[in-house]
Parts: sequence; C-alpha cells; structure tokens
Amino acid sequence: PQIRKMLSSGVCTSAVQLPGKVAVVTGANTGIGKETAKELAQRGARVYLACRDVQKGELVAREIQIVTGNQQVLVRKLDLADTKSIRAFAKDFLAEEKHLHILINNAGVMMCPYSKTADGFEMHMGVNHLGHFLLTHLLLDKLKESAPSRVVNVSSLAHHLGRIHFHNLQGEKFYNAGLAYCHSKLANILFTQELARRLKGSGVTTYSVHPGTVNSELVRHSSFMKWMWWLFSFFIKTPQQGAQTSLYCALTEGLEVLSGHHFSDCRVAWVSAQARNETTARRLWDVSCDLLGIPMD
Ligand SMILES: NC(=O)C1=CN([C@@H]2O[C@H](COP(=O)(O)OP(=O)(O)OC[C@H]3O[C@@H](n4cnc5c(N)ncnc54)[C@H](OP(=O)(O)O)[C@@H]3O)[C@@H](O)[C@H]2O)C=CC1
Ligand SMILES: CC1=C(/C=C/C(C)=C/C=C/C(C)=C/C=O)C(C)(C)CCC1
Repeated sequence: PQIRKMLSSGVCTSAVQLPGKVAVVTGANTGIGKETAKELAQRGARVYLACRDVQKGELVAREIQIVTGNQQVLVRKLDLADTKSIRAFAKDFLAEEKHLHILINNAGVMMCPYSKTADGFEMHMGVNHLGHFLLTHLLLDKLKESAPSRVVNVSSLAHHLGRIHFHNLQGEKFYNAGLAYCHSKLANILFTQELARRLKGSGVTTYSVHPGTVNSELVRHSSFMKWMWWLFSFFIKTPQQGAQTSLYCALTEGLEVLSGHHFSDCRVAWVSAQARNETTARRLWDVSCDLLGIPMD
C-alpha cells in the first residue's frame, strides 16, 4: 500500500466550477483523456472530445453525459496524424464556438513501429508534437479572445531520455521506437516553454504535465510494456488518478505565474537539461512552423 500511495499521489483539490466555459480534450475516448473530459464535464463545462475514432468518442460522450448529467459533451473528429483533419477540426470549431477556455493536448502514441503521418512526419513527432503544435496555433486567437484561458500539454517523465536531433527529426537516419516517444515528449515540454514566453501578457497560460505511470492503452504497441503494466497494475495509477495533474493545471486558481512550468503529482517538477534549453526551444518552434507551413514571427 505504501508503494501504491507513493506512485499515485497528487490530487486536484480545486473547487472551481466551469459553467459557461468551453474545453477541448484531444484523445478523450479512453485513458487519461477520458477521465479529464469527464471531470471537466462534471464541473459544468461544455466539453469537446476530439477523437480520431468518432464512434468510440460517441460511446464515451454518452457515458459522460449519463454519469455527470451534463448534456454538453460533444464529439468531433480529429486525427492528429493528418494536418488536413486538424485544419478541418479547427475550422469547424472556430465557426461553431465563440470561446475556448481550456485546451488539453492529451492524445499520444508510444512505441509504434516506424511509420509516418499523412504529411510524412515520423508518427511520434507527428502526432504527439507537430499535431498538437498545429492545433494550438489554429486555436490560439480563440484562446486569446477567451482569456483567461489555458493550454495543458501532456508530456512525460520519459522526456528525460529525449533529445531533439534536428538532423533526424523524422527518424529517417536512425530510429528506436522507445526513444522516438521520449523525443516527442521532450518536444512537448520545449513547446510549452516557448509558447509561455510568446504568450506573456496575453492572459493565455500553458503548462506541461507528467501524469504518472498510468494503466491505460498507451502500451498497446509493446508486448513487454503490456506485460509490465499487467504485472504492476495494482501499483500504477488508474486513469482517473492520471488525470489529476492535467486537471490541476487547467483549474487551479493563481497558477498563471507558473506558466511554462512542468508539473507532476500536482506539483512543479524538475525537467532535464535538454528541456531547459531556450535555444533548442526557439529552434524547434521555427522548424515546426517550417514543417507545417505556418508563417514564422
Ligand atoms: N499511461 C502512462 O503511463 C503515461 C501517459 N502519458 C501521456 O498521457 C497521454 C494520454 O495517454 P494515455 O491515456 O495513457 O494513453 P491511451 O492510449 O489510453 O490514450 C491515448 C489517446 O490518444 C489518442 N490518439 C492516438 N493517436 C491519435 C491521433 N493520431 N489522433 C487523435 N488521437 C489520437 C487515442 O485514440 P484511439 O483510442 O483512437 O487510439 C487515445 O484516445 C499521452 O500523451 C501519453 O504520452 C505520459 C506519461 C505516462
Ligand atoms: C520498474 C517499475 C515500474 C516501471 C515503470 C516504468 C517502466 C514506467 C514507464 C513510464 C512511461 C513509459 C511513461 C510514459 O510516458 C512500475 C511499473 C512502476 C512498477 C514498479 C517497478
């Protein structure tokens, strides 16, 4: 029980309610994203479940509506492995909604065999970093108009093993599925820091998060990890526990001064030296804009 307690600490104790607020959660049909969306709906927000599989999303939306009594739980198609899908999602959302107060960039893939997104990006970098980079860029004016608003980027402790190899960003020269995940999670943290710098004074703040080791479908591509997760399932966090730090960063009052920081177990957490490198963060921003055809400023 002591080990379990140690591995599952961190509870979002904020009492903030969200009537009239609008939230988007990516990858909300399962795992941490589903529990994050459920809690936001419980607090009265209108919540968009941005999912690549709309059918799975609809089932979860019904479940959340029944559990929370909040009918304002909506499903929209978003495939982060395809910039056309991201642009279509953003276009429809901007036409439909006046506000966006909370954006949770939660969706993720881990340890997939070498593959590329529709736009030719390596899958981890493409979905986990570039997809969310583009989505945030497209929704940024709406976030600014809705300030105070927040962007939460779900990263990982795994960023410690990550490096940004600008000469091999698409894994074409060498590729390791585990490390590719770590690199993309480092990119999440660097993106958060650079975004925070650029958004200073705008009323939009941003945070990166390590949710803990969580019993979810993330391990689907690795038999070894599946076995480990099964073996230690009693010790690791439930998705509901894994959602706590994302919720803490989305909801806690007075957190604005900590924009750009990394959180774990609902506390500020230490990041690797690579994750504190401002030059890498700026360069990654520029390279990401270049790859996505976004004008650099
Ligand atoms: N579980 C853990 O121990 C840890 C998780 N994290 C991070 O937490 C986040 C949530 O992961 P978790 O809940 O554990 O994992 P899950 O695999 O349970 O959930 C991942 C979600 O991302 C979605 N997704 C995957 N690819 C795409 C895509 N191309 N477009 C849109 N959505 C996509 C999945 O959709 P679908 O169901 O259709 O595949 C699913 O909804 C991830 O960013 C992960 O890196 C960080 C540290 C530890
Ligand atoms: C050694 C060990 C564990 C392994 C932890 C690992 C391997 C965590 C990996 C986390 C990842 C990959 C996060 C994703 O971003 C457990 C299961 C906690 C149980 C106690 C012993």
